[in-house]
Amino acid sequence: MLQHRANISGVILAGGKSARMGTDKALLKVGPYTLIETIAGVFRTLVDEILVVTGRPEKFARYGDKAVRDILPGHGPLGGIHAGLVQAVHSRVLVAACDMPFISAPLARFMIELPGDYDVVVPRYRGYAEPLCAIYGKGCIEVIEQRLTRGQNKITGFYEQVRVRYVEEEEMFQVEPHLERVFLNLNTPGDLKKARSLGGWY
Ligand SMILES: Nc1nc2c(ncn2[C@@H]2O[C@H](COP(=O)(O)OP(=O)(O)OP(=O)(O)O)[C@@H](O)[C@H]2O)c(=O)[nH]1
Repeated sequence: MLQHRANISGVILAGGKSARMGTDKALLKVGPYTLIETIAGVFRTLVDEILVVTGRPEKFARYGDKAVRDILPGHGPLGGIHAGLVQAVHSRVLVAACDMPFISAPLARFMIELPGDYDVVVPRYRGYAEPLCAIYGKGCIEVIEQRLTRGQNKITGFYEQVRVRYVEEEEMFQVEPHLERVFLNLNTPGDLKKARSLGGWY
């Protein structure tokens, strides 16, 4: 069945060091697929184009339509979001970290289809923004660039300068009952063990 895909690009961030995990997180398996395969599989149903933003494009090219490098390297995930936004075909990008095994297609679709004109659409769960599972518009590029060049790498740091739509828990629960694991990201071997014990992935 052909699924509706919006005019939006997908950006998978895979340029981290995985130092705490001790091995490349994107290629770890939780369930039958590696993390990057899982995220790319979900993105395929939602977006027109998938960019993997990584320091090693040759290793990751096959997981997306394109693998691209950070334009301003050494700034962490915000540098990856910036590179994805600049190099995406579409004016909006759906961003996910490569270490989120339970990313939710229904929630992402809900965010994509929200009416209104925003620069950022970001879930807020248990009082905190989830900036690595969010939508960013090209209108953010300039302000991100300014911050990165000043060494201000905190992702949510630029939110007060743009139009942000927070997606609240009560809205999210309507489309995704398993919020407690949707935003789980894996940093350590202990996190990996926990995720594997949860099971129930797609
Ligand atoms: N493109 C890009 N992605 C990054 C960069 N740093 C982190 N990421 C990605 O952002 C997400 C969150 O990264 P973290 O877990 O905070 O950092 P990490 O470097 O992967 O892991 P640690 O080395 O253990 O801190 C992951 O998907 C990373 O691959 C970067 O400099 N560039």
